[in-house]
Amino acid sequence: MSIVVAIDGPAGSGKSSVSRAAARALGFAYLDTGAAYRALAWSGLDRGIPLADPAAAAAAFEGFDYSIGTDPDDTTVRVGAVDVTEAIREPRVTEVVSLVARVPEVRARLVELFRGIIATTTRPGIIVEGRDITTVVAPDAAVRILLTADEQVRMGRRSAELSGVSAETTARQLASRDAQDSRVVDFMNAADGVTTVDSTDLDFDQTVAAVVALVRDTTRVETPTD
Ligand SMILES: Nc1ncnc2c1ncn2[C@@H]1O[C@H](COP(=O)(O)OP(=O)(O)O)[C@@H](O)[C@H]1O
Ligand SMILES: Nc1ccn([C@@H]2O[C@H](COP(=O)(O)OP(=O)(O)O)[C@@H](O)[C@H]2O)c(=O)n1
Repeated sequence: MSIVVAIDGPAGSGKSSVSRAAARALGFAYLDTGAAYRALAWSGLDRGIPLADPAAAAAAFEGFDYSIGTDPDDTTVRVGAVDVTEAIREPRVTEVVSLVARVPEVRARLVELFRGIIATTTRPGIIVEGRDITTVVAPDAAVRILLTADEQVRMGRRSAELSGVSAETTARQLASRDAQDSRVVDFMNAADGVTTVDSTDLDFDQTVAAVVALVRDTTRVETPTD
């Protein structure tokens, strides 16, 4: 059985980048669960499915042939044969992804898919990040972390990544997406047994080091750099 590290948090808290770097340092696999919600939204847009209709969004799962790499150095996302790794980050997808994520049937199917990926990991551990990993997908994970940062800081980091979009627009969209997502699952408060890592005053390397230290201290795992 591989060690499971579950990380949740709001948009722009550093889940993807920190989890990927921590997985590299530990020799673990890495699973970005948000990519699946994004890919389903992308696929719905591609097929002209009206995603605002929950029944239509649930039906979008039919014919959704999804795959993602769990090597932290190759997280290629595919729908069928199409590489959508870049396309799922486009603002048009970000705008509608919460419509897909709010549908219970969609969440149930994706939770099963994530559990299947976790169960077949061949590395000593896997870091899984998203919104409901510590609470729903892997509540029994050996290490459970809520990664947070003040909203202003998160907005600033996300806006630095996106060229061609104003800081105000990025901030508004991020706040609105967190508000919509919060109605479905609570990722702003740590559940019982979940350790909060607040990166507001930490730089990127310090945040990665804090996560790696938590994994090492909790699991006593021997890692490549030991
Ligand atoms: N502690 C940190 N200090 C500075 N920048 C950070 C820190 N953590 C993450 N970042 C940067 O913030 C941006 C958003 O991080 P990302 O991993 O995409 O967040 P999330 O997956 O939670 O939305 C990225 O550009 C990332 O490099
Ligand atoms: N475990 C998860 C992961 C993502 N999501 C949904 O997927 C969307 C995209 O997730 P993401 O992790 O790529 O978003 P960012 O925080 O990286 O922008 C979120 O806005 C949620 O609607 C979810 O509902 N549950």
